[in-house]
Amino acid sequence: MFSTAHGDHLPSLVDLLLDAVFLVDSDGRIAYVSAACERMLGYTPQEMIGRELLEFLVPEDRERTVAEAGEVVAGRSRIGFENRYIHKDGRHVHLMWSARWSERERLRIGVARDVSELKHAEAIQRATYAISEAAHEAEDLDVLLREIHRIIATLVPLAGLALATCDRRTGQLAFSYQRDCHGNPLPLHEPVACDFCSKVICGGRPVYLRDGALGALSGDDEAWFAIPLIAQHETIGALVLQGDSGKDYTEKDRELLHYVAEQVAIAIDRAQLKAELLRAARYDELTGLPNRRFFNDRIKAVVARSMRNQARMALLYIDLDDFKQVNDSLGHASGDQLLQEVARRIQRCVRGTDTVARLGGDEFVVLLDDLHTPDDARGVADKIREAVSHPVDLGSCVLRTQASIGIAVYPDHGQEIDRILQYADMAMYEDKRNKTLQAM
Ligand SMILES: Nc1nc2c(ncn2[C@@H]2O[C@H](COP(=O)(O)OP(=O)(O)OP(=O)(O)O)[C@@H](O)[C@H]2O)c(=O)[nH]1
Repeated sequence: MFSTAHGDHLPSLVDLLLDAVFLVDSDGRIAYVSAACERMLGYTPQEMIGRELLEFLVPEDRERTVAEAGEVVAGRSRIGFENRYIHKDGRHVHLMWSARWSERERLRIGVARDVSELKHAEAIQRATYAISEAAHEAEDLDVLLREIHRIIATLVPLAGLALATCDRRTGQLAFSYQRDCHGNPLPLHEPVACDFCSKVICGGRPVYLRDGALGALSGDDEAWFAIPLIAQHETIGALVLQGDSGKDYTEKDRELLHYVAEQVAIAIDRAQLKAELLRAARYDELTGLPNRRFFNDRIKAVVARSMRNQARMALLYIDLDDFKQVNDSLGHASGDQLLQEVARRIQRCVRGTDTVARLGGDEFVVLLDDLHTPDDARGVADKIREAVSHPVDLGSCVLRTQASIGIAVYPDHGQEIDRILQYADMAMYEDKRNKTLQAM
């Protein structure tokens, strides 16, 4: 088989090769394999010789490997065919072949190179690209995490994935994603999981937990790995991975997981910033009520609905009396406190479906949807007047204030938005003027 002038030395030279040399007979049985097979597949030549090569193959790759062997046996030398074998320890090994048929020996001669590292590097490159694309495109975090879950499950052992994020204002941790490998909810023992994530977040370093305590239904041999999510130098949460029992993530797996965590942190940061911007554009910072811009959208929707349903709606225009004096005598901070308290009181006087907004300064508006009679609006206005007139405890002093309120009812006082607003505004000034006249 290896007959040359230095024939006796050739097998031992072949055993020095990093690639493995296989000789396979016409029945597909291994007639010879060089020592490199043990490094590649974990089996000694003695364990492989006499067995069918296909036995060692990943089942999904058998059909095309048989077809490829047919090409070689037909006399066509081949270079570059790739397939996967099962290592003695169970992992898959990617091999690349160059092969030809020896008619004289009636053997297939194949040289196999282990390209698993290369394949893994390619897979990671594809995954990192797919992850960064998903992080830029995903509309919401749940969609992004499902996609990331799918991508990384093909690369690292992953039974489940969870995401814990901190509320920026309260600092409270919440699990915004938790799924097993089938997409079902991951049964996490939340108090223990929160405690574990808090430690990871405070420490700013990845942590392994080899303990079943995290999963409510899990066994004791589970391994959990959590990585802090850092965006703009701030830890905003943790990514928690449920690994394979007893197996640590390799250095390469960890590199990938760190990259994933970075991308998730960027995506969360971007989503939170978007939500904050949206909030700032629509809500008043001082009172948390919808602002003028949001109110303009709401009144359009409410008037359109009332028109469609031939229903009544009312707009209440509210302005505090002599509010300027509060600022001037007690300072701006006390003025702010008063405005916040008034906002809360007005809200308590209306239904959850009604809209209370702050237009600016000491001006508030209320939209009352689906009214039966114009008197209903007057009833709510009286309730608000009464609520606002109660003393307000500012800590350093107790204040009394009053509200002037103008009412405009659709369709009774106008059918267009501008007209309704104008009517309510004029009615509010009328109310204020009457009070001033009464006081004189
Ligand atoms: N503290 C505080 N004051 C504000 C804010 N926005 C506007 N103001 C002040 O609110 C006051 C509103 O003044 P006016 O509309 O003249 O109110 P008024 O003193 O209640 O007078 P009348 O409406 O005629 O009763 C002004 O002094 C503004 O500077 C705010 O966010 N906080």
